[in-house]
Amino acid sequence: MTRIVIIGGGPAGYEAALVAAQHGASVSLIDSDGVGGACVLYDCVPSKTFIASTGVRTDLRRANDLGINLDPEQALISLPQIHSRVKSLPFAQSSDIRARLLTVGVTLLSGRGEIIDPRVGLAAHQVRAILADGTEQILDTDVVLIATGASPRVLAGAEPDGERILNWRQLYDLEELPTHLVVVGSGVTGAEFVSAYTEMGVQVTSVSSRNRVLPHEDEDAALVLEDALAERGVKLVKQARAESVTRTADGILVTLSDGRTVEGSHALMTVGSVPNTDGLGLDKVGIELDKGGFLRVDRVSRTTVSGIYAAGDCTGLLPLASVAAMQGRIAMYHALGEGVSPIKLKTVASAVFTRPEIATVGVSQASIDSGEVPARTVMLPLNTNPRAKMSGLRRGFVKIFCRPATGVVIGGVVVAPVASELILPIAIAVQNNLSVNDLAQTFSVYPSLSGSVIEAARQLMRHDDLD
Ligand SMILES: Cc1cc2nc3c(=O)[nH]c(=O)nc-3n(C[C@H](O)[C@H](O)[C@H](O)COP(=O)(O)OP(=O)(O)OC[C@H]3O[C@@H](n4cnc5c(N)ncnc54)[C@H](O)[C@@H]3O)c2cc1C
Ligand SMILES: NC(=O)c1ccc[n+]([C@@H]2O[C@H](COP(=O)([O-])OP(=O)(O)OC[C@H]3O[C@@H](n4cnc5c(N)ncnc54)[C@H](O)[C@@H]3O)[C@@H](O)[C@H]2O)c1
Repeated sequence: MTRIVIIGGGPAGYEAALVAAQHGASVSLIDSDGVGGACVLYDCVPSKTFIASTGVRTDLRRANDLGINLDPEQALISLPQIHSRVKSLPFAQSSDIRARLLTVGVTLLSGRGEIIDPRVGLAAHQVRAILADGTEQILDTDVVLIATGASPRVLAGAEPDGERILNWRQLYDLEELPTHLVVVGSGVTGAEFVSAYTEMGVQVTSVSSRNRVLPHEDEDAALVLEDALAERGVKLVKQARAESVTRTADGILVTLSDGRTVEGSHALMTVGSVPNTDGLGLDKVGIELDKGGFLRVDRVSRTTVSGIYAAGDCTGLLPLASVAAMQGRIAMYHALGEGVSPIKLKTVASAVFTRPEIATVGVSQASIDSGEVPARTVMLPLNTNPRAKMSGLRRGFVKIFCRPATGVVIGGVVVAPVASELILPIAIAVQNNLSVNDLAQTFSVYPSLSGSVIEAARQLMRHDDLD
């Protein structure tokens, strides 16, 4: 029986543990924070739970347009109740995962893991688990999977104090909503919190080091979001690199590298994450980290050392829960000698949970515009969609990209209130090499927002016919 030790219990670690145990391996999983990892306990699940509450306010705001006269300011926000939901739901999810792991026979160890091989080049490995109760266990193993995730990056001169200068994990300890939140960093994390706190009626300023929010996302989508945020009173400070964040008598002061300053009641630091790759004993096996501190792996999650795999945010491949989980599973299939396909990032679907949401899959518009990927494209505004009109939706669009000759769908973007759900038909097409003709021949419900996905495909198909 193959012995496997997994260090880290986030999506990369726990999904790997589930498949390895189901394939007959003897699996031990060591986690320092709790099963589910940072994803379930501090990052993804809490933020999406908070955003679910803010969505009720979004609906209230829209109600007036549909003839239901409600003043969102009259709807009282119970912050303690919202925060208690945000804190309890992750624990419930963590215990569900724990129960599943125990059912399939995974041994769970609560503590920190590190590799302690006596020398480099051994076929089998040794891991020490320093347990929460102060004791330790030495585990002999054939395979190690490192899945230790990442932690919020701390900007020197802007260290979070948990009171006024916060990272995203400290937000839910606030007793009152900030009066003026300054969000430093406008990547996905920053954009989601800017949008969420704006929906809660908080005055928000976004400090962005680039010339737009979401610099890595589709530009048209980012511009729609900027427009929506500006309409709700968000102040966007662009080309602005924060040098320091300090406390003032009644708030915070952000000083930018060009000398400008931004004041607010609270600052939220969303300037990225750093991989948790210190103290893992990597020197004992001769693994070197890259300059970002990431563990480099190949497409089947192998490090440079036989029997040692890595998956998830500690590898820096693509920091998404879905990718972490897939990398973890692939590592286990490979280690256990099962047939496995290398991970394909060109089929990954992801979403930014702002209002509106932005979802993408496959190749990007930027790679098409630069000439790197030949494609035919269509962009269909949602305001032509009957269901969108009925719901009073003004913003959003569907984009589909397909191969010029065959019409095979290679990517797409959806900007809509539920873009995270609407992206699925495009993702299925990309994953299965379906063509725009296949999509166009699919019945969608009338009226529905997904009808725009089919209509966009139909427009590309017509284009195809004209060629
Ligand atoms: C605010 C925010 C929101 C996000 N929202 C989404 C989203 O909506 N959708 C999405 O797909 N992704 C989202 N992500 C990204 C997602 O959370 C990560 O990609 C995911 O957590 C990566 O999983 P992982 O298993 O690699 O690591 P993690 O979830 O970080 O888990 C790693 C675990 O290993 C533990 N650990 C570290 N070192 C050791 C050690 N030596 N011994 C034992 N245990 C150790 C850590 O404490 C942690 O519990 C979000 C990220 C952030 C920051
Ligand atoms: N919905 C989701 O799926 C979701 C949500 C959040 C995060 N994530 C994942 O996590 C990844 C990381 O996202 P992130 O937003 O946490 O980090 P990021 O690194 O993508 O963004 C951080 C931003 O902060 C900026 N920045 C850095 N230093 C700064 C400074 N001094 N002043 C001003 N700006 C500064 C950077 O230029 C960057 O644009 C994403 O790519 C995504 O894969 C996913």
